[in-house]
Amino acid sequence: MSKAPILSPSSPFKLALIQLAIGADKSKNLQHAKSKILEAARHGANVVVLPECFNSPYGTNFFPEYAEPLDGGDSVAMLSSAAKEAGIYLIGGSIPESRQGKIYNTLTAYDPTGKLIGVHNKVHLFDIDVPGKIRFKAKYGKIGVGICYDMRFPELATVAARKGCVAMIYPGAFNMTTGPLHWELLQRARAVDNQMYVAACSPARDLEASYHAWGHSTVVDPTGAVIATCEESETIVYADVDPAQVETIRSSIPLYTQRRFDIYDDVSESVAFDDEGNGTKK
Ligand SMILES: NC(=O)CC(=O)C(=O)O
Repeated sequence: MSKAPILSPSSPFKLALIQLAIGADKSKNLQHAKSKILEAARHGANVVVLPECFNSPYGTNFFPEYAEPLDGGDSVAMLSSAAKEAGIYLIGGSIPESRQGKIYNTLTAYDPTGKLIGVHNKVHLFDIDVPGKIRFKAKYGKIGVGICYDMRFPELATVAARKGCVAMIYPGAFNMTTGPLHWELLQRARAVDNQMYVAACSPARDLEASYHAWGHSTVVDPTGAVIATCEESETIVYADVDPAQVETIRSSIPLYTQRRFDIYDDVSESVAFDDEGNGTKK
């Protein structure tokens, strides 16, 4: 049987998901994001989240034009100064990052002094596969992050939960097909499986853009209940996050002490299946 993860010292906090309206003008996107971060802080938010690709229209075809390096880039400079000015932890959505001739979909996180404390490259993205760090430690506890499609792969959230994270936060941009089908369901699934808070922050929907984001930025509690959500327009979604709820649900339904790794197959090993469906470990 496995041991329960040791939750790091943590305290309640107010989470704000900024469902940002994003246009084609990068510098306007940066200014607008900063004003919304400051607005969320004025409303008492301690941890603020921006959506995936908050500085550019959504789509890999836009990446070459909007990409910038993390070191010395305008977006990182804005995010760092906004976190400092607002005095909040900031999960800065994601930006197209240029690095050594390649482009990554990259999330950066900052502490209230503006220091960069976490970087995550979207893991599950067609031809890009760069495992990044998926956790950072805030004074409110450990928080795990992923980007959009990463939400569909339960292992990231499970590993984060097992390492003591109280929340998993995903900047993301589902669309009008997959949004109604899976956006909320996946968040509730990750929350109930891992007994942790899960939040996903989308861009606002822009029907003039080539990609129509689903919106519906949402926060789910460790029981799997939706505690804050919205429709598709620009807005800020606020939720009170209490890490004690994570401990309460994990003590009431003690999945963490009842796991039977001694009888499960090792899921980290890959298995090849033949035509009859018989699996062989590789
Ligand atoms: N946009 C994504 O990365 C993923 C998505 O829309 C989905 O999984 O659905």
